[in-house]
Amino acid sequence: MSGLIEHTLRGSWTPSGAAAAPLSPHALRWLRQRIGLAETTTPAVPASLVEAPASALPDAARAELADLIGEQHVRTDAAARLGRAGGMSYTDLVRRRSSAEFAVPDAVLLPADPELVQRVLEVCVRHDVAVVPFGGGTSVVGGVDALRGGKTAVVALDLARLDRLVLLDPGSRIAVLQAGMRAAEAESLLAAQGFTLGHFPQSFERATIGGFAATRSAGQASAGYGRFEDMVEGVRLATPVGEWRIGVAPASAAGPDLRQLAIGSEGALGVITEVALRVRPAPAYSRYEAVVVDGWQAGLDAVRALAQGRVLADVTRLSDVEETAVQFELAGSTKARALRTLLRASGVRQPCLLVLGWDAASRDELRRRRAAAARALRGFRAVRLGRPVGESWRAHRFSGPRQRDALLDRGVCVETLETAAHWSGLSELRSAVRTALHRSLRVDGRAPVVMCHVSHAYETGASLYFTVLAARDEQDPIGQWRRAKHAACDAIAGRGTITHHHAVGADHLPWLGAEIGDVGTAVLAAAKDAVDPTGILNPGKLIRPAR
Ligand SMILES: Cc1cc2nc3c(=O)[nH]c(=O)nc-3n(C[C@H](O)[C@H](O)[C@H](O)COP(=O)(O)OP(=O)(O)OC[C@H]3O[C@@H](n4cnc5c(N)ncnc54)[C@H](O)[C@@H]3O)c2cc1C
Repeated sequence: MSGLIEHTLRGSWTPSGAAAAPLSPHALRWLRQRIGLAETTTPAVPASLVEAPASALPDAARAELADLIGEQHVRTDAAARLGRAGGMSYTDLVRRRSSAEFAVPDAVLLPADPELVQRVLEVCVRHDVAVVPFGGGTSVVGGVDALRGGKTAVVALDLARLDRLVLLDPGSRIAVLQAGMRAAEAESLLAAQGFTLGHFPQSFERATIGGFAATRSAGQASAGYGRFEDMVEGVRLATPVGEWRIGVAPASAAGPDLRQLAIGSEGALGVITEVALRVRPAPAYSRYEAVVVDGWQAGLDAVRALAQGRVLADVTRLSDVEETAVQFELAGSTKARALRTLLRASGVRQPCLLVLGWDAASRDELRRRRAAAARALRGFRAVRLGRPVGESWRAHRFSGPRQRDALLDRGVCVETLETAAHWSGLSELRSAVRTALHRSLRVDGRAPVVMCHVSHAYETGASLYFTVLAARDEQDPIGQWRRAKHAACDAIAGRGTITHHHAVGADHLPWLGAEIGDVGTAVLAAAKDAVDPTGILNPGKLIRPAR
């Protein structure tokens, strides 16, 4: 067992081996200049000072659950419950730093295998207890909020003890992993056998296999390895009406692909206990490099050329002018000066950074793929920055989240949101979201920093990922972000998808209906009714109860 994930209440990103990181003096200076910084720090309140409400789990339910999974795995202590009260969105982090009310589960359940998960659900149905499946707790859309949905009590069903590699079939290149295994651990177990999953979201150090499947996650190397759903061969779920196993062959014409109903079901249609995943041989060679393209539209055209020419690098990531400028600034003043001089000399006025990363089995494959990408980029006058910038991006690819606490300490509103659209609508979508965020996040005349990048590209379109840094409205920090998020979602609706990889959760639910229509909404509600007739599974997320 990997050890229970300690969801420290006050630290936002401190799993073992990945400590919270401070801001450099250079970054602090830059932030002060751009958005203004609180002069004094507002450190997090110690967990010991936060009170959890009394547990409402009925005694009879608690006793049955304790019989089933062991007394020590039915946790009703404040630390365990507060630690699973919400995910890792900005509002989650702010709520935990203030006296604002937030929903706390009545208990945390830690069953050790799929059969026990199934039996736990049966007990919860009998006692009318809502169940929130809990993986790494990295949801940024309210996916693990302990919403009760009118039930007697609500429990967080933490999958942390389901952390085994069940089976590796090297011939078929399939690994069966239990749902609570964290991505970093899965990668190291697979690496020991010469394989990789190739799924590297920024939440890699903390998120779990079950969480990825439940949210249709997309990793940074999605252009090469696919999104998480592209890797799923089969799924095993516990549901209130019985166990559900899906997927017996790589492809099938036996009706609609029900795997796709389980993937992205966000804990509302069942608890994923095992996932069979396609794995790939671990790469023998990999190389990351960067180029700069002049202007956002030229950058988009370049990525489209790579995608439609089917020569995308495994990691293909295009930053807009604002994000590029910030990345250069934060690299340090000497490097920033050198880069600016190089780009001016090359005639680039609106630098947009394009990071390209390849994994390959041989030097020859690496050479061929790089050459094919270079051919597709001909005509875009891309200025090569070479390996140091690409490798530096790779070295820091998971480190951003560790700085969120330091930013919050200094009064910064820091959050991300994402969407996707077809190529023809991408620029309009970006402008609409930027305008919405700029208007809603201006504080005392201070403009926010709104950055955007493309990190997942397809032949027909791409994702857009926005990062904002703004001065925090100290009177109403949660309301400030809610209004901005609302404005951004309104701008997205009708132009793109409400979420490309963060999932729906509670936060995107108001916009889902417009995207999937009344019929789509009814199909989801009917599926829920079939597997969860009393509605105990993750109420308030993804699916509205049927009327
Ligand atoms: C800093 C940061 C960076 C991120 N970067 C990325 C990124 O690059 N790409 C990306 O795709 N996402 C990203 N995310 C979002 C998040 O990490 C993903 O949604 C991830 O898939 C969630 O995994 P988890 O194990 O933490 O799930 P949780 O947060 O625990 O749960 C997410 C949802 O899935 C449900 N769930 C969890 N486990 C199960 C299960 N076994 N069975 C049924 N339902 C379950 C939960 O109830 C909840 O609704 C990021 C989040 C953060 C905080």
